[in-house]
Amino acid sequence: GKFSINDFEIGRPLGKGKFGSVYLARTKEGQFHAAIKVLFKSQLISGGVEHQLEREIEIQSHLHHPNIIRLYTYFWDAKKIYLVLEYAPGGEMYKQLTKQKKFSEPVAGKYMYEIADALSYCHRKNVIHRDIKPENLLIGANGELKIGDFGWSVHAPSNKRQTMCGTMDYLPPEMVTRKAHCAAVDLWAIGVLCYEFLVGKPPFEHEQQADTYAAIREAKFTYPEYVKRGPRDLIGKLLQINPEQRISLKEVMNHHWILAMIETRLKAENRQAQEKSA
Ligand SMILES: COc1cccc(-c2nc(Nc3cc(C)[nH]n3)cc3ccccc23)c1
Repeated sequence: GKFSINDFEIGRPLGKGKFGSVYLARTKEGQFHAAIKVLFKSQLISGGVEHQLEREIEIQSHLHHPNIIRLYTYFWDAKKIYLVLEYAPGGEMYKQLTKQKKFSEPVAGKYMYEIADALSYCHRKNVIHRDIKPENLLIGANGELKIGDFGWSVHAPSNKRQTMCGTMDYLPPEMVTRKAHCAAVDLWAIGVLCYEFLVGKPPFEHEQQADTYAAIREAKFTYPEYVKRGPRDLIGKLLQINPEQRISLKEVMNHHWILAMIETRLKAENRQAQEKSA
């Protein structure tokens, strides 16, 4: 039957989100872990985001993919709404990125493969995420990337007003110039994400927002000299001003650099496994 808050033992708070807190939780009888996001109805209403939450629940509860955080169920009481979400023990991607400054090419390449696979699944279900950035990504038990927040996702196509509630670093030209946009916005965002994974900051970051805006519109950015040809080729094919010219998610997953990085990691993992069993 339907879960209610009484079926769970609420554990430690994991952290604060925009509209509420996230707690580690466990079902009373089993050892099943979950992450419970508690949202205050009053804050949702004053934030005018109750419809966005309804959309997030509708979308995320129907997405079943190893690189997307599952929304198992939800329930509410007089004051709060509880989302019972899959628990990713590795925590937030952006904390890892901040701690490590930047990721190695094999790590960045593997994350890019995983997010392209997850978004390819979303796009096949006509869902565009629209808010891909390290803050919305989590890390699973085996170090795999998990898309954790569908707060800004919509059913394509859309030209919904995007009230800038955070950084505009990840917005593509068609969104900053308020043109109609489609699934290709997620392609641009993973181009920005790949750059940030490898460099430690996004490509269009500037002191003044007007400079960021101009750099995005012209797709104007430079690479530090240590970024090699492979990732430059992939990033360059994603950060195309014209959405039609961006390569597809399938082409990302088959890109020679991505495949080489996955090969590299598989070999390293096999070597470790052999050393352990030797
Ligand atoms: C702002 O810091 C926040 C906020 C919300 C969650 C975390 C957090 N989350 C998760 N896992 C999650 C979260 C969800 C929805 N599923 N799995 C794990 C962590 C581990 C250490 C610290 C923090 C963690 C942080």
